[in-house]
Amino acid sequence: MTERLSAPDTAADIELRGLLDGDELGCFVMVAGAGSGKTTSLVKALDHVVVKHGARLRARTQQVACITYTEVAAREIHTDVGNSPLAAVSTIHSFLWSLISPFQTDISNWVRCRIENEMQEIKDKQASYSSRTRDTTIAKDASALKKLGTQLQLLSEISRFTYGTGSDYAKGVLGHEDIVSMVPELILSRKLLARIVASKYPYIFVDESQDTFPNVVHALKRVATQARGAVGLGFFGDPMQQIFQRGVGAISLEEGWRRIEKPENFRSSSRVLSVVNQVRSEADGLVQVSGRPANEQEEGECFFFVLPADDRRSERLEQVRSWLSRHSKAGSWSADSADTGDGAKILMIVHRMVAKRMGFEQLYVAFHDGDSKSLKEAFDEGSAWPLKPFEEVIIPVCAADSVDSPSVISLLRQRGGVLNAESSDVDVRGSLTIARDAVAALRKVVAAAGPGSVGSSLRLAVTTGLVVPDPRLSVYLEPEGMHSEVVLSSEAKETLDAFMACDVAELQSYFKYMQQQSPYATQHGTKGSEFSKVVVVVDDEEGRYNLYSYEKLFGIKDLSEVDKKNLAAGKDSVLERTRRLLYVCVSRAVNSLAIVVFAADVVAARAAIEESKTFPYGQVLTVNDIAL
Ligand SMILES: Nc1ncnc2c1ncn2[C@@H]1O[C@H](COP(=O)(O)OP(=O)(O)OP(=O)(O)O)[C@@H](O)[C@H]1O
Repeated sequence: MTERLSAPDTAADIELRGLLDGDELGCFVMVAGAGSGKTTSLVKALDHVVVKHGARLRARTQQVACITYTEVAAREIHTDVGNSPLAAVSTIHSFLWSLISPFQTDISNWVRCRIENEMQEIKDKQASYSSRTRDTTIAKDASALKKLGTQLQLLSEISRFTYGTGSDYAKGVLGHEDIVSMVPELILSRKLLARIVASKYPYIFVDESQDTFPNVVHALKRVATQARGAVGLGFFGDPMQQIFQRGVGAISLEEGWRRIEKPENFRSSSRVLSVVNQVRSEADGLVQVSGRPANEQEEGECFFFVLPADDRRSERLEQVRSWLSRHSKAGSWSADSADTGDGAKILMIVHRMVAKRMGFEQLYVAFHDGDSKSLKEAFDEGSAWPLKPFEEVIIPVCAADSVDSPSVISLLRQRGGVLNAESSDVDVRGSLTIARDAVAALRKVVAAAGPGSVGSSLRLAVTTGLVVPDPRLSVYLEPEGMHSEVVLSSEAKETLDAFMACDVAELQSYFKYMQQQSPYATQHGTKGSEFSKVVVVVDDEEGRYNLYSYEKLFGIKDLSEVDKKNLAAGKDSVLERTRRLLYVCVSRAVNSLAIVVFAADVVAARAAIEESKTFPYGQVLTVNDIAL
């Protein structure tokens, strides 16, 4: 039995089982703070349904659907329930695709509509051209319109749509973004589809529901309300931990739905918990109590530093870690691996400082200096599509012990390139030789590294068939090639130009960082995790756009007119966004927490922070203190 399954039942777990066992299934929203065991409750509920109602589900060829945020989380949860085939645990995209893929005609109609809408938008834009419209814009629009027209013509020849990361409608490929728009839209407009979903999945659980797309929540609610008691739909989440702009946040209760609360925090020491509660106090005011028995609850430690935001930040951060190693009761904060429990995990808002330290600055600049906002954000979250071939094939293949390592062969078979596992009519021996030579050549290019080696290694991997590129990458590399009808935005093209000029060696450091194999992690990337010692680095100059401002949150800097307007209108504001991010960060700490603020005016910042009472313990330390 895994740790989650063997955790003692809470009142919420018992209440939830009552809902799942009733003759009429109840829908619910489990709302609880950080470390309250929401994922633990979800796993327990999933296991309960599989064990208690498994025979019935099997007889009716039904499953419990469990939607999680990442593939890693999905695998963990599935392992928790013994990989039961009755539990369909997947990310939102895979789940939605599994629902819609049998309905090919609906997909085709939706795509047709989509292309027609895009064409209309361009035609409207063309109609409003003025004498100042640039020739390049006119040419770009004309080319996009022509490509869309060809896509429309080719659509009727598509016999089956498939699903990848990026789309190429002319080849019948849909992308991530299509799936999350299309499936909810079709569920909401087609009663039959909603009924089919309900009959296949009488139980649907959604983890991290605060960051789920609003239209997906809406569609799932429709499935449940239409099924009237035949579907138990449950959301597990915490609106205070909504850290992605696209997330729904709080989920409203429909008539007859139950709100299940979990007042405990099982994760954090007493001191950390009081900071967690304090950060939340000016939001919804939810106060957690420790869920650990009194004799097992530790007091823990919290530290707060305010340091100058100058060009010695990295050095000062090192000083803080070494000061903490000497003064905290928790041992070393400097060891290189936080995951083994010796060192501290350092949470940075974004990566400029880490990029420099860890050696991927050029890559950072390539994604951050361009105008593609979506690629910039995806880079920060570790999900940018141009990086996928490197993450999935090029880096692992080059990191393997040798060209002939079994891991190389199995990876290439999975990824569908020259060793495509699904293709039966290939000359296996011949392809193995080709793949072996290609891998050897690729390893040489990657080992030589240097400026432009991102572009050269990617081109080599694509031309030798080791990598099957996303349609967007394909049209970039080969405009007249296989995916010539795909329209690539000029912003994406500009970012790709800069990316191709980078050194492939930088990618290895970037992935190490993103996969949390370094002591650093991004503040966004740590949700769901916990670490014994956490350092939260607060630095507005490192921030992106105007989305977050710790200085405004702590009252160091005044709110802008726009901020005030947003607050007055009850809209999501910089204060609430920053508070939520800080909440996620401080609540990752199990025993010890340090918050390090880099501020332009240290004296004013220190006074404002002491005033703000975010930090209830002792004095705020500054540069003179850490020298000791
Ligand atoms: N019922 C329980 N009894 C004891 N410990 C528990 C219980 N439920 C959860 N825990 C422990 O509390 C910690 C947090 O659990 P979990 O990750 O499930 O919480 P969460 O609410 O999903 O967290 P977050 O929202 O902060 O990511 C884990 O270390 C887990 O083992």
